[in-house]
Amino acid sequence: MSSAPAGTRPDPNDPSRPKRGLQPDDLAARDTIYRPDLLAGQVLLISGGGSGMGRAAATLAARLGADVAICGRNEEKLAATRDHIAAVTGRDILVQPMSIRDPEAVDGLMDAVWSRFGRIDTLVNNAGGQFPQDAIDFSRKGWLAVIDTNLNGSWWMMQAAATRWRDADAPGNIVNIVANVERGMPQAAHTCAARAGVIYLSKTLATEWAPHRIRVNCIGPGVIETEGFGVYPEEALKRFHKANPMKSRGDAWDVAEMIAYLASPAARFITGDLLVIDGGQAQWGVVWPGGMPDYFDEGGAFA
Ligand SMILES: CCCCCCCCCCC/C=C/C(=O)SCCNC(=O)CCNC(=O)[C@H](O)C(C)(C)COP(=O)(O)OP(=O)(O)OC[C@H]1O[C@@H](n2cnc3c(N)ncnc32)[C@H](O)[C@@H]1OP(=O)(O)O
Ligand SMILES: NC(=O)C1=CN([C@@H]2O[C@H](COP(=O)(O)OP(=O)(O)OC[C@H]3O[C@@H](n4cnc5c(N)ncnc54)[C@H](OP(=O)(O)O)[C@@H]3O)[C@@H](O)[C@H]2O)C=CC1
Repeated sequence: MSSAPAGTRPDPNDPSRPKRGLQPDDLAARDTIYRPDLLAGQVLLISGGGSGMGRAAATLAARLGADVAICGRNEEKLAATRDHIAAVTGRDILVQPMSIRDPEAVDGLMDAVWSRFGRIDTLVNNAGGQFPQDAIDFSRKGWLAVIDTNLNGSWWMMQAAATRWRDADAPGNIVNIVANVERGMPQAAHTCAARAGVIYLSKTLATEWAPHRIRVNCIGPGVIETEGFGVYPEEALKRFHKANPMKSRGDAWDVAEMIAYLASPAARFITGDLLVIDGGQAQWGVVWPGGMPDYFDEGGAFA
């Protein structure tokens, strides 16, 4: 396969493409290893909670007794998640349509959560994304969109949460969802740069903010099947399981349970860390989300 041609954009909403990822009913039915009141009395704010891993984390947190707030740009997706969680758990979660790229909207979100629940225990910076493209073809607007979302957006959220924790003399906990960046990310260099920034920002803040009793950790997911896969070409998706030696894909529940762990008292002594959940991808290697260029795929070994 040749590398992803510039300007080819799969339509994530194309109804002829397969539906991917866990659906709300799956999230209601999945077993969890945790006791039902693990997060009772806690408040979790989860960005990108209207789909994929964010929705799974929000549903699990509500099932474990937490008060939950979610945000995202698409009001419809947020409302559907709110209604489903209410039907499954009886809990009325807060939803706030906004973009994490807008620092004033981030302040508004934080104020809304504090005003409704009186505290935030864990901020989950899950909102984000990118598109597959050879770096040489990135438009300026495309580069800026990915950096602004994943790096700046995550930072606005962290700073806004931390200042409120400091001012209230309250402890805090941040979980940043990043990606597998150790070997670089061909065809996703923009997100690789942004996520690497978030990982090292987090390690730095974990030290700077330890006196404020704020912990900061990252989760690095490998290939986790969600509706977010719609930004990748069908041909490339057929090979995604080959990104790890387990030859499989994780699902949003795998990540949701790791988020619940980091929100729980069991993680009270963990900070500045990157927890990887990737079926061994980080030490395995080959990842070409747009399709491996012929130059590398001699003999079609990866086809
Ligand atoms: C051996 C083989 C192994 C294979 C293994 C593969 C392993 C793969 C690992 C997969 C890891 C998966 C990671 C995931 O994250 S899954 C998905 C998560 N969800 C998403 O990414 C969806 C959310 N994404 C977005 O919303 C956007 O991408 C974005 C972050 C950019 C949002 O910004 P904005 O809303 O501003 O974006 P726009 O749509 O308005 O676009 C802005 C400009 O960006 C450029 N652009 C956007 N899309 C594309 C594209 N598909 N191709 C090229 N350029 C793009 C463009 O300049 C946009 O401006 P214009 O629209 O004016 O042109
Ligand atoms: N699935 C995977 O294999 C991997 C995913 N990741 C990362 O994990 C996170 C979750 O992805 P996943 O669940 O798979 O995919 P989704 O596309 O389902 O989730 C991304 C979420 O981010 C929200 N979002 C995007 N931009 C903004 C913004 N500017 N402001 C607020 N919300 C925003 C979207 O909501 P809305 O559209 O309503 O704005 C959406 O709910 C993302 O950061 C993703 O890049 C990392 C590695 C692997």
